[in-house]
Amino acid sequence: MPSHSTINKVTRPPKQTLHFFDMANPIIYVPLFKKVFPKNTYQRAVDVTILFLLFCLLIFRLLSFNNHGLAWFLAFLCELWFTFNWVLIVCTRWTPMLYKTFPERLQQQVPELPPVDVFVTTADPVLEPPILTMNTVLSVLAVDYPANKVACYVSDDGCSPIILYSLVAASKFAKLWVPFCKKYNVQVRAPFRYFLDESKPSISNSRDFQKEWQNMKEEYEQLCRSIENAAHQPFPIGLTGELAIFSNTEVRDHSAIVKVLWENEEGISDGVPHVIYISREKRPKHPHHYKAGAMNVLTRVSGLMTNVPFMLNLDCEMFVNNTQIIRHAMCLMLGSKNERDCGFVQSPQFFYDRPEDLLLLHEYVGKGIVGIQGPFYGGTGCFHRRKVIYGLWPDEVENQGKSYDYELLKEYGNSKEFITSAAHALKGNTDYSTSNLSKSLEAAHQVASCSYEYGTGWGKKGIAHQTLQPFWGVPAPGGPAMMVQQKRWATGLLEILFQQTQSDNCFAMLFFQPFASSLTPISCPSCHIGHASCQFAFKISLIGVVQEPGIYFIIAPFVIYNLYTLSEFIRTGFPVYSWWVGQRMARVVTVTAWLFGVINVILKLIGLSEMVFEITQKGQSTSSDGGDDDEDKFVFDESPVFVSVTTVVLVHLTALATGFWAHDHYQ
Ligand SMILES: O=c1ccn([C@@H]2O[C@H](COP(=O)(O)OP(=O)(O)O[C@H]3O[C@H](CO)[C@@H](O)[C@H](O)[C@H]3O)[C@@H](O)[C@H]2O)c(=O)[nH]1
Ligand SMILES: [Mn+2]
Repeated sequence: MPSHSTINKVTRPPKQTLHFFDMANPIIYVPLFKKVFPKNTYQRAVDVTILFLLFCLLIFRLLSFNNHGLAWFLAFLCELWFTFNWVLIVCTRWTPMLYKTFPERLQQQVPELPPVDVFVTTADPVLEPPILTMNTVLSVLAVDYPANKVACYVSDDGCSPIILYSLVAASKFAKLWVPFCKKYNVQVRAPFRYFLDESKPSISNSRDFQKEWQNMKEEYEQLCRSIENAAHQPFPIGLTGELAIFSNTEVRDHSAIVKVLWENEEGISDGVPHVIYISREKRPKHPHHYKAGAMNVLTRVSGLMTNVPFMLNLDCEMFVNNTQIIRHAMCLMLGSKNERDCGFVQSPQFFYDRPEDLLLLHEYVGKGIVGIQGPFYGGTGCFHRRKVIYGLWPDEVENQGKSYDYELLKEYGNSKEFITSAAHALKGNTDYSTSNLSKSLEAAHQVASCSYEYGTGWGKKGIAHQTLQPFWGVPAPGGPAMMVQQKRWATGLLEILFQQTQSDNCFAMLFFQPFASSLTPISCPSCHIGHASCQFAFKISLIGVVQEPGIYFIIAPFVIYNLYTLSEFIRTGFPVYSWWVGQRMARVVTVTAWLFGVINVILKLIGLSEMVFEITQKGQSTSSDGGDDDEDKFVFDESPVFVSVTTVVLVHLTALATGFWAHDHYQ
């Protein structure tokens, strides 16, 4: 197999021109991707108009200070902050960009596709139903890429026998599922999704297909049942055979478990990729760093076993929705002029039952951010270069073949095997074709131990991982669960903002999350709350100011903004109702979850609290009958997260009421 560096030499087009004809090797080189800049004149005009009106409002406030005093001044401060936020948004949205990839050209230009290690993380078999994780795993195993170029590593932070049991069963099912998907070119390769859809064969389908489809459906239902039954088994009584290893484990107190569940030993390209189960060591006194800790262990274990140049990380509920995804990512990774131009490839994250949630975010600021500095790092659905994760600086990335000082490599920890593998990866060596997974099991246990990172560079000197945290995810099922998720996102963004100064501190600085998005969690709640309390404390309600001409500077941006977002929703094909829901959710989320996120970060900064990763509960959506309708409803309950939003609503109502009252009195 040619080494990765050779692939690059052969296939990389010369720097000046992208089209040329090599006489010795007559392949026509065409770019593997192109940048597309969607036109946004209309959007720019609207954005600038709103900005202009906001400035007018500020000037109006300034000019009429004398008549109104302190209340006016506070309102002015809130609006100033709001305008600042809007300036950031306008800048972010100014030049949107998209990458268009050409996977069909890949085969021709890169005859030997590079291998990819895929990581799936799960942490709690109750909040994250095992069948959901298995669907993600199956969608990875069946991905449209040579099976000998893919390995699937599942990290189980819940140390749960049911996950291992399910994984064994799913690997068996994969031997039927993968060939079926490839034979009939199935589009959605997560079986629960496939069997939900209109995949039901019709008369026009071949007899063979009809039979195999029925058979496959039964096999899948059998898999679901066996996982379901296993979940109801009274562990640890049922801990026999493979599962005996769990008889002495507790979720937060156990030694490392690494098991190769399936090895594609002969390297068959249309077989089933490797499946490896990992549950890293945990001890009550050792901090485990949540998902980031799991990702570090995955990185090291895969470094020992397969050590391939690219890695893809997925949350347990992020199944592969586009079977060509690895090819798309490789177009960007291999098609860039320099390796340093592309350290990671992030696919946008959508939820299948509520696509509008994130699709809009993607439409709204996502593309703009791509245009400024490359995409957001989303924490899932992201392809990485292994050597970048190992802390290689952009300037060093091109240093193929450089040898590394053994002493320097000590910051990778004290596993000799791992240091050797890291040196290989950093050099761009690619002898991964002859992998024998089981032979590295002992070393794998060592690097999965909880004390391995002590005194090393892991998590510090640019060696992996971040604390923050198209694939389709299972959305959090509304209500409080979604608030937990939103709070964590807000916290994560803010943490990055505060980390950016510590330049050699991990990921954030490599992928420079934009300032604008980091600030949103602060600015939105403060604006809403600030305005509401001004209205209340000083009884300036809308009614009170109606006589003033300045009121138009408040009403106009509000109306324009809402009409514009509404038209965007309609243009993108969403119903008007979803716009209404979206607008309401935006208010609720900003004054609840984001506010709590901000408080969280402040408490952490002043050292009063530790950051905890609260896992989002995943919707079940596994039955073909569509599930419970109530699951879609957003539930307000007694949880403290809703106190702030309720307060703001009451303050607003009171302000309005007193406003009316005062108005009546002046008549
Ligand atoms: O101790 C832990 C905690 C979590 N996880 C895994 O981390 C992933 C993300 O957690 P989840 O609760 O699903 O968070 P989401 O809100 O869905 O995640 C979004 O936000 C996170 C950051 O807040 C990112 O890491 C995720 O990739 C992104 O999808 C899941 O696979 C978990 O199993 C672990 O492996 N170990
Ligand atoms: Mn998730």
